[in-house]
Amino acid sequence: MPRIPTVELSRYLLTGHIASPGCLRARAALPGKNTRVALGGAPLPSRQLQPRQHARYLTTETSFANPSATTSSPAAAAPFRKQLKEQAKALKKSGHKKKKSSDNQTVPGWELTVGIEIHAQLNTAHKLFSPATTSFNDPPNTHVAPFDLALPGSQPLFQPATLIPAVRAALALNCSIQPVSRFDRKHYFHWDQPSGYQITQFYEPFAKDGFITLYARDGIAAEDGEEIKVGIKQVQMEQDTAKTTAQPGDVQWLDFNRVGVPLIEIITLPEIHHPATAAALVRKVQMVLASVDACVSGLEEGGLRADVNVSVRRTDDPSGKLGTRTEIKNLSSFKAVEDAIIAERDRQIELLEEGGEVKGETRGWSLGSTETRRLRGKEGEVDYRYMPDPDLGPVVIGEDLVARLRETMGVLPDQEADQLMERYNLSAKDALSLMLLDGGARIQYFYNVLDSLEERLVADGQAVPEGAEHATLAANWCLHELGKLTDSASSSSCSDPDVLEGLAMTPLGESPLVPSSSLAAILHHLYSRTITAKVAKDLLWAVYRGEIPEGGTTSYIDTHGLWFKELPEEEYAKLADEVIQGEEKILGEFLRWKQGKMKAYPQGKLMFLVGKMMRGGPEGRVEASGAERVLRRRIEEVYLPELEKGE
Ligand SMILES: Nc1ncnc2c1ncn2[C@@H]1O[C@H](COP(=O)(O)OP(=O)(O)OP(=O)(O)O)[C@@H](O)[C@H]1O
Ligand SMILES: [Mg+2]
Ligand SMILES: [Mg+2]
Repeated sequence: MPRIPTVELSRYLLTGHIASPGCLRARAALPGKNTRVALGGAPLPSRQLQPRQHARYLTTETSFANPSATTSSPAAAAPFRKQLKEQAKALKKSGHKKKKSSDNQTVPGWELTVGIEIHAQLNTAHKLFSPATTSFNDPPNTHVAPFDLALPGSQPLFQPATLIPAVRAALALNCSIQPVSRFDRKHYFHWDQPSGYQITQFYEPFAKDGFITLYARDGIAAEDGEEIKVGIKQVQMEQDTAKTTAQPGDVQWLDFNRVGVPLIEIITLPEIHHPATAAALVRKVQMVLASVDACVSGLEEGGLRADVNVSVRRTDDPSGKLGTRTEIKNLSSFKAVEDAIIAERDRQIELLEEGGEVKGETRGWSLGSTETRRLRGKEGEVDYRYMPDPDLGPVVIGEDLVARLRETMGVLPDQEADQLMERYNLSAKDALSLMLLDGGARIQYFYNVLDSLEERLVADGQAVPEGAEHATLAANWCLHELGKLTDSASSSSCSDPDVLEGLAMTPLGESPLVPSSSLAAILHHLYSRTITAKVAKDLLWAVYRGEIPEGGTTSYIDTHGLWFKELPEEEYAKLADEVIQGEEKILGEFLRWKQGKMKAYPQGKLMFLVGKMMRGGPEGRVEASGAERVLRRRIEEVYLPELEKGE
C-alpha cells in the first residue's frame, strides 16, 4: 500500500486534496522490482521514488518549510550506545521464536492479569489547543502560549492537524473511528498542570474497540503460543503536562514547553496474562506508531510512556472476578515493563497468601529495582470530577478523512517483517532488528543502500539480480557490519569524540558518518567480487573515520591498490597443499565423513583450513569462497583417494 508524507496529509486536511505523487515505502509493498506505483497506481521511474519519509512534523502553514529547522527530534539526543544496548536486549528477546517458560512468566496456582495504558506524543507541529509549536530539545519555556499557562482570559483553540497522526495511529490499531467525540476536563492539582485540570477524552473518545495481534516472533511468552490478540478498549486524545526536573534541596524545575503537547492514550483491555507478552505489546505498539509516523519517538527516548495495571487471582477462584488492580506509572523501557509486572505480581501474591488484601493504588518503579513502591492511593472517577469542557465543541471526523488515511496507511510492521523475510531471506530476528534500530530509521537506511546498490549494478551494465542475494548482503551489512563498527569504535582508544557518536542516523535513513551511497559503493564492489570482504570491511572503517569522502570509494580503492587480483587456480591449489601439511587428523575426519562414519560434513574444519589459507596467502589476493572451493576439491579429489589407498 502506498504511503505519503504526513505534511501531505495535513495539506489534505486543510485543502481536501493530495498534491504530491510521493509514494513512500512503496518498495516494500510492490510486487515486482524497480517499478514504483504512485498514489494513482501509475508506475514511477525508479529515480522518482522518494525515500520512505518520516516527516516528523505536521504543519498547518501553507509554506512547508523544513521542519527540522525549528525543532529537533529527541531521538537524536538519546545516547546512542545506551539506545543500541537496550535495543539489542529487546531484540535478543524478540528474535527468539519462543521464550522459555522458566523465565518467571507464571506462578502456579495464580493467574496474572495486566492492562496497559500507553501515552504517545503525537507527531505534530503544534500543541493540541494552542498555536505554540511543539519542541523537545529547545531551551525550556520557549514554546508556550498564554493558554498553555492557563492565563486568565485565554481559550483553547483546537488544532485540527493533530487529528492526522491520531487517526492514523488508531486505524493502525484496528479501532473504529468515532464520527463525533468530545473533550472533558479531568481535575487534579499539581504543579505540572497550571489550569488545575487536564483536557482529555473520557466520555466520548475518538477511537474505540481495536486490537493488536502479537506473534511468537514479537517476543510473547511461550505460554501464549504462536499468536495472541489483545483488545484495545479505546484511544483518546489529551494534553501532556509540563516536564519536571528535580533539583537538590526539594526544588523542582518546570519546563512548560511540554504542557499541552498532544498525546494519545491507548488503553488495552485487561487481557494480558504474562509479563513478557506485556513488554512485547508495548514494543509492538511502538513499532506500529512509528510505521504510520504517528509519534515522535520511542519509549526509551521519552516519546512514549507506559502505565501497567496489575492484578492477580487464584486459578481456582469460582467468582471469575478479576483481582484488585494496582497501577505502576511511567515505565520507560521494555525491560522495566516486564520487571515491574513480575515484582508487583509477586508482591500481591505474597500479600494475599499471608491473608492480606491488595489496595487499589498507584505505585512507582525505578530502573534496576526489585520491588514497586507505593506512590499514592488510586484516584477514582469521582476524585477527578470529570466534566465536558464547555470551551470546546465536539470533534467531528469526516468519513472522507478516515477513508483517505486508511488508504494511505502504508506498510505496517507485520507486513514489513513478512516481506523482509520472504523477499530478502532475512531471519525474523534480523528483520525485526532492522525495523527497530535507530527508532525505525535503520530500515530506511537499508532501503536507501539497496536502491543505490541496484542503481550501481544497472549503471554497470548488470541487470538487477533476480535473486535476493545482493539484498541479503546489504541487509547483513546494514545490521551486523555497521553494528560492529559502532561497537568497536566505542570501545577503542580513538580520541576523536565524533567517531564515538554512533551513526547519527537521521529519520530519513541517512548517516552523515556512513552515507548510504558510500556503503552501497563498497557493497557494489564486494558483490561484483572486485574487492575482498576484508578490504570491504577496511573501507567501511575508513569511511566511518572520514578518510573516504562520499563518492570517493572507487578512487580510494584505485590509489591504494586495493582491487582484488585473485590468485590463479594453480596458486590456490599450491596454497591449499601448504595448509594441509601436518593436518592428518583433520584429513582423517574428512575420510570418516566420506566413508559414511560421520553424518555431517566437517565444514568447521574446512573453514579452519580456509582461514589458514587467507592468513598464509598474499595480502588481498585470496578470497574465502575461492579458497573454500579449491580446498574442498583438493581434499576430495587428491587427498582422500590417497588416504583410502593407504588404508
Ligand atoms: N482487574 C484488573 N487487572 C488488571 N488490569 C485492569 C483491571 N481492571 C482494569 N484494568 C486495566 O486498567 C486500565 C485502566 O485504564 P483507564 O485509563 O481506563 O483508567 P485509569 O487507570 O483509572 O485512568 P488514568 O490512569 O488515566 O487516570 C486498562 O488498561 C484496563 O485494562
Ligand atoms: Mg488511563
Ligand atoms: Mg491508569
